[in-house]
Order: sequence, then C-alpha cells, then structure tokens
Amino acid sequence: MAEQQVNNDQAMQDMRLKANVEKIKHKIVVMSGKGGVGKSTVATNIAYGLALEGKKVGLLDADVHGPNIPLMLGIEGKKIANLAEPYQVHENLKVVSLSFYVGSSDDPIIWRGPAKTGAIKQLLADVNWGDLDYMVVDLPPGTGDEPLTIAQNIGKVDGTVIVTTPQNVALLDSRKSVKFSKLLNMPILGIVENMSGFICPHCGERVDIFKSGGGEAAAKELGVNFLGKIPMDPAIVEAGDSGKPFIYFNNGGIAAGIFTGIVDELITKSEGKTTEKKEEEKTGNSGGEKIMRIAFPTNDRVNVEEHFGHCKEFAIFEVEAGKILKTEFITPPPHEPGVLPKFLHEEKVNIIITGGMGQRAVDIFHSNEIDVILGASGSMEDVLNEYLGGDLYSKGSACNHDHDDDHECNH
Ligand SMILES: Nc1ncnc2c1ncn2[C@@H]1O[C@H](COP(=O)(O)OP(=O)(O)OP(=O)(O)O)[C@@H](O)[C@H]1O
Repeated sequence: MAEQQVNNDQAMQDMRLKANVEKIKHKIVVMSGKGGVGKSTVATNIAYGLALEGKKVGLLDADVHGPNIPLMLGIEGKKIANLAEPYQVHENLKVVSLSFYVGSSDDPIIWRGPAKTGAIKQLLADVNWGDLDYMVVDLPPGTGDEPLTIAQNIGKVDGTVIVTTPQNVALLDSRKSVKFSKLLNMPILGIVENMSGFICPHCGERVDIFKSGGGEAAAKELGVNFLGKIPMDPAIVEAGDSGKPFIYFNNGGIAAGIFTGIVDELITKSEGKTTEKKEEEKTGNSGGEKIMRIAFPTNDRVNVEEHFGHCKEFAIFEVEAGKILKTEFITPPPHEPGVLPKFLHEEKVNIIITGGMGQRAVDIFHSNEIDVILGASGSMEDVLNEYLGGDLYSKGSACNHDHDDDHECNH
C-alpha cells in the first residue's frame, strides 16, 4: 500500500515536472570538467545577459555542493517566503538555488545520490517557473548524479556550454564533458575558455599569464564550436562580490564584449536568428545596411603599421554588409596630437584598426566618433577579414614600449 502511494506520488511529480519544462522554450546547461574554472560566473552572466536582451529567463543553480550563484546575485542568505516561488533578481530573471533550502550558507551539503536527484527533480517539478524563454542550469563540476538528473529530466536541451581554462589540461577536462553531452544526446553549444590572459586594469592590455588557447585548441581537437576566450579581469571578481554580474555593468572592455558576444551567439544558435538589437549594433543602423569606412595605418600598402601616428598612408576600406566596396589610400598630414582623429573624421572613417595607441589618443578618436581596435598586426586583408567575420576584438596596445602619445602603463 505504502509502496503504491510512493509510486503515485512519483508519477504525480513526473507529471508536474513535464508540465513545467514544457513551458520553457530553450534550455542551456553550463558544465565543466573540474571545479573553480568559472562555470557559475559564466552561467550567471549568460542568464543575466539573456535577461538584458529582454528574454524571460530562469537560472537554476543545481550545484548541490557549492551553490555560488546567490552570492554572485546578491541574494546570499535571503530567506524565500514561499519555497515554490523563484527569487526575482531582475524583471526578466528568476533564480532558484539549492542554497535557499538549506540552513546556513556555511553549512556543507552532504547528500547522497538519491537525495541529490530528488532535490533537483523537486526544483524542476514544484517551483513555479512559469513561461520562460530560457532556462540556464549551472551544474556542479564533473559528470555525477546532478548532470545526469538534469539531462534525464529537463527534456530537449538546446545544448551545453562547457567552461574550461587556458592551460593544456583543458583538453583533458573538456573531453569528459563533451563525451557526456554526446552520450546524453545534448548538443554542444560550445566551449568557453575562461581566465584566458589578464587584462591590465591600467591600460587594458591583455597579458597571457598562464598559457592561452587551451580551450580553443580543445574545441578544435574535439570538433566542437568555440564560443570565446574570457580574460581574467579583476572587475569580474568585484562584480561577483557586489551581487551584480559583470555583464550588468558592461564597462565596454574586452571581457564585457566577449560575454555579450557569447550571449548573442547562444541566442542565434538556440533561436536560429540574431536579435534585432544586435543587428542594429552590427550595422549601426535600424533601417538598411550602413556603409562603414575602416582605416588602417600602413607603410607598404600590405601590412598594418603598428604605430598609427607615424604611417606613410592610411588604407581606407569602404564596407557594406560585410562586402568591401572600395579601397583607397590617403596621405595624412604631419602627426600632431589631435590632428589625425580630426583628419580621419573628415574622411568619414568609422573605425581605425592598428597596433598600439595611448589612452589619450583613443579618447580623442572616440570624441571624433571613431571606434578604435588595437593589437592588430600582419596583413591588412587578413585583419579586415577577421573583423568582418566577427573574430577581431581590441586586445589593447600591441607594442610593449611606452608610446610618445601617452601610453602610460608600466606593468
Ligand atoms: N574571468 C575571470 N576573471 C576574474 N575572476 C574570475 C573569472 N572567472 C571567474 N572568476 C572568479 O573565480 C572564482 C571562481 O569562479 P566560479 O565560482 O564561477 O567557478 P566555478 O567553476 O563555478 O566553481 P565551482 O567548482 O565551485 O562550481 C570566483 O571568485 C569568480 O569571481
């Protein structure tokens, strides 16, 4: 009799769970081969980024042993009045963490497999998630009970995001997650290489403290998509500790741009289309396509000259909808502070791509409505194709000496 009651209860829970997950359009599962690689940071920023794009999002912190998400969202230790209601941290973002249901946040959670499985199923079945565009699930590291429970109960998943670090062991760490995703029929949305290089807070330049590119190489070798390299940025820790995710502050820096790019790619992959807002950002125009004029300093008409202030000429590529309409070479006036930004503004240039430049010069270009991309070297054609393919981002100054035009970083 008692056994039948248990079976009935389980069947009822399965029905509620199914009804709940059917109301969620897209599901993204964030996982990693090992701990401490920034999985929760990536999951939180993805969820918040989707919410900022106007999507209705639920973030499920399924990391039974180290639920960090409440800390990152400033709701650590908050008591939930009604345990069936998720915590609303933004008008578009609801959060549920296992930490809501245990005593102190300092208490270690020691649960065995069946208890973990039961708790996660309950969060899916009995929390009032409502209609959602996305559910983002932050899994504990590895491939244990929790990932299995999620994969078996959440229904069709858009895919997994695998977070790793830049070192060589990334391949080893990612392999298990890739295998696990494939075994459970979860498509892989891509690998994120986190803590990849360090962004100098003084000049914004990227320094590769550890090795770089492990995650990217792992993606290549495992034949899966690479979503991007997120640098180590002190602002990410500060944001995490302040209770608002990094993407919320979007400081216009490299890491913020990469996070936003990842969110964008996930939307494209999940929904098969780019957001209208992003299209506008790409074209700079809410109507038709905008013609862009992209300038490179050059001395030989082939390669990018790293020092924009001392180039013989500027190559200007006129581009529309990713196609080069024309190329011209113009001779600049003698270099004096402020002269070249004004000159290029008059030439209707929108973007300058070069090797190095001081912050003061960058600011003057910005005040002349010209975007600056730094760290470029080699053939202009390759760099332009990288830019048009969306793979080029500003890496800070490419040169490692002080610029006469006020590059002041002394790291
Ligand atoms: N790109 C980054 N730059 C600087 N700090 C970062 C970055 N990514 C994560 N961190 C910091 O590293 C710490 C660990 O990150 P996080 O909790 O996201 O890792 P995790 O992989 O989820 O860990 P766990 O194994 O406990 O689940 C946090 O303090 C976070 O703020």
